[in-house]
Amino acid sequence: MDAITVTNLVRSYGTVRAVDGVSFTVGHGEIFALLGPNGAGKTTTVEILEGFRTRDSGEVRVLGQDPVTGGRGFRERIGIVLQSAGFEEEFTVRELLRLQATLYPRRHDPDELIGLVELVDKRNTRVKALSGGQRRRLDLALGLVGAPELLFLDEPTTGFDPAARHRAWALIGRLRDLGTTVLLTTHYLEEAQELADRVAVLRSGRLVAIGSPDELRGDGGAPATISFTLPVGVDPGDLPSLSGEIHTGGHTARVRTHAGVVDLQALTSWAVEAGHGLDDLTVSPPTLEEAYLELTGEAGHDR
Ligand SMILES: Nc1ncnc2c1ncn2[C@@H]1O[C@H](COP(=O)(O)OP(=O)(O)OP(=O)(O)O)[C@@H](O)[C@H]1O
Repeated sequence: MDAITVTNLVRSYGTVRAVDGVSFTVGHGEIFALLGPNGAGKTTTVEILEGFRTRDSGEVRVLGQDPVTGGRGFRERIGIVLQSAGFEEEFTVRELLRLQATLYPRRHDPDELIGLVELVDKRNTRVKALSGGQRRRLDLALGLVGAPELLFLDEPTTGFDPAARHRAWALIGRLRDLGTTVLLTTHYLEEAQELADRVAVLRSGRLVAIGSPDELRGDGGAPATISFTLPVGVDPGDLPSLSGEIHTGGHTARVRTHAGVVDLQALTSWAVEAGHGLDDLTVSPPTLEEAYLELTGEAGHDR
């Protein structure tokens, strides 16, 4: 049985259908990312799965239970890492983790967790004296202390510097080895690409795509990019007509195209006939970010 099963989930607030008939499953041990623009319905969906919000209709099973009626037994099996947990500021890192651990029948060793989130140097520091990034790592350790079978991670690296983000990714990746299922929400496409086995994209309460990051890059309908160095003495206006848009910056030309093979052939035929080389020629598939922007209807907004 899957760790999470959602079937035709609906939740409205007044006239707003925040979640509008969403269905998906998450397998045991999978890292699953929920993506979507602000207001797409991610938080509503996740909070229904956590048992914090009710649904209007649809079926939800989390670790085989309905979160609404799961009760304490259910809560002990899930871990939740909030964006800013309101916890006791006067405790030290170690005290707080040890205290939290007593709430769970199953638990990870607090000292091992302190090592896992790289807070060994800060274990005797009071929570109120931690930096934002250190606090987020403590949040993660607190989410893990009950040895959850399923961990909910809400934007786990928001506010991290790039090095801390990469360390956090390595850490979250290691949860896979513990067999923990992870449901992640994030606005960082690179994060989803790096961590997630599968991603689901929500838009206005509906699921518009689901699959592995690579599947979404391929199926999302986003354009590929052909890039090359403009031959010496050639203006952009001299290039053959192509189905994709041509952008030039400095000596580099980029063609964003939905007809990569056709445009590539037109370009190379033109170059051979005119006796030009096409230095640094590359053809790149869309990134997950480009596929995402296409799927959410946001492509081209800021170009
Ligand atoms: N308690 C509430 N009362 C009324 N409307 C709500 C409430 N919570 C969410 N909404 C509305 O439901 C829709 C979905 O919101 P939700 O918070 O689930 O989106 P989200 O994808 O998590 O957004 P974000 O990325 O900004 O966190 C939005 O239109 C939002 O305004």
